[in-house]
Amino acid sequence: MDKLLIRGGRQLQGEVTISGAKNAALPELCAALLSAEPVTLNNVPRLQDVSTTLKLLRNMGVTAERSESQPDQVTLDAGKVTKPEAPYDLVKTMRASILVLGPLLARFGQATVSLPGGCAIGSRPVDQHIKGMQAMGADVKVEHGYIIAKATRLKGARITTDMVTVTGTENFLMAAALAEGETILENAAQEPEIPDLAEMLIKMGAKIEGHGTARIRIQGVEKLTGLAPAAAHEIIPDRIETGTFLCAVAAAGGDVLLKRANAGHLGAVVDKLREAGATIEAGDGWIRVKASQRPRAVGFKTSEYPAFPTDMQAQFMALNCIADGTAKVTETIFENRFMHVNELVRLGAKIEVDGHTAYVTGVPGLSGATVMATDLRASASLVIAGLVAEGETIVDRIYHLDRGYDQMEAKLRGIGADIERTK
Ligand SMILES: CC(=O)N[C@H]1[C@@H](OP(=O)(O)OP(=O)(O)OC[C@H]2O[C@@H](n3ccc(=O)[nH]c3=O)[C@H](O)[C@@H]2O)O[C@H](CO)[C@@H](O)[C@@H]1O
Ligand SMILES: C=C(OP(=O)(O)O)C(=O)O
Repeated sequence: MDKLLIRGGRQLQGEVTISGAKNAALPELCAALLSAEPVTLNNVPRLQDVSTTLKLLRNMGVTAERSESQPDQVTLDAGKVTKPEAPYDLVKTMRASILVLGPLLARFGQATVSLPGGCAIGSRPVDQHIKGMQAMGADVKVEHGYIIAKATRLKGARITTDMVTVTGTENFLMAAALAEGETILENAAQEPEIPDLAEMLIKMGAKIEGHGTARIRIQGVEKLTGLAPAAAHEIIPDRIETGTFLCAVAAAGGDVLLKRANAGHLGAVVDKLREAGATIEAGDGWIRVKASQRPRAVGFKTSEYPAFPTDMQAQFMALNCIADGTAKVTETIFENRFMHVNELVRLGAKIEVDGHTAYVTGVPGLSGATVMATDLRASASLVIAGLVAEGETIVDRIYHLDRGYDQMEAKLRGIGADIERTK
């Protein structure tokens, strides 16, 4: 099993190019199922969840190829889907596989999708996805671990979810694009990945208004067209990868330019990093971060966009571990997203957890040790802690990290980190 070996204590200097957003790429790859014509996406990140999604789509009969001359370009052709199914073996490692439900049901009138497997950060039910499809007229039952859904043609509906759900909103958007009549999504998620998906669907002929707000209106159309390479949809930069590098520099010190990054999607994180003492400048497509002194501890509470993202909680906590002062960190989205705490403590951090709140008292330095990654962003927080810890840190089980980061260790090496992959 791959591990990362990090020798901490080096400042980070230079330039990093941010990849396309995992959480935009996954629904957008699934959106190719909505058209019988080829769909091309640009800025597709090279990470495990994308490979798993391509495998899942190919298993249904979709052809999916990365361009040889432009490796961040993927063209998918869902003209001959033979099996509108997502089997357990292919979905167990990736919860986002639920994103095939809406498109399959909308275009083929049937979908058999394994319930996603359990997840370290919380139970993550998909009841809202199912209720939404039922509201659109689908007959849905859950049997033997599978969601089995059928509909002659989905019908537009008003869907108000019990909570804000990102992939739920994406599934409804894709389903409603081909439904008969109008769908109104109330309490819709506003994360930047939602308007990005909506823009892609609009380029394919969908009629959508209000994306990026809590109320989205979709007028269903008979069919969607493809996207030729010349009209390819460009996936937005990964705001969580961006935030992870910003935290790494704020913790380790240094001066790094992030290229192909969008500071506009990271307002809450940038504000907190400035409070912590980092200098951050940003322009069109770039962010520069400088840090030269011990950070100040900064508290925060995760919440839906545009508030502080849960997917940045662990990485910012790693920064607080070496900061001056005590920070109160509250997680409101997932019930079990403090799995990194015990591992950070193994590196010398002082953290006390009380329910959904962690109190992090900064220490002047961490000391390297072997630690285990428990989920994707927990892994990233351990890497950040390893970059500042004295001596060697080994991060085990980095398959979690590979699920959602595009060549993280190579990018960190490129800005001066002493980090390597070992067996
Ligand atoms: C692929 C992708 O985009 N993943 C992101 C997406 O996950 P995901 O879309 O799975 O997260 P949701 O926004 O749906 O979850 C928010 C909360 O609602 C609950 N819930 C959700 C749906 C449902 O049917 N029933 C239910 O109870 C969840 O358990 C959670 O407590 O948004 C999360 C919250 O920003 C991010 O951490 C993930 O990185
Ligand atoms: C939790 C995450 O992803 P997923 O929803 O795919 O598990 C994440 O990206 O941090």
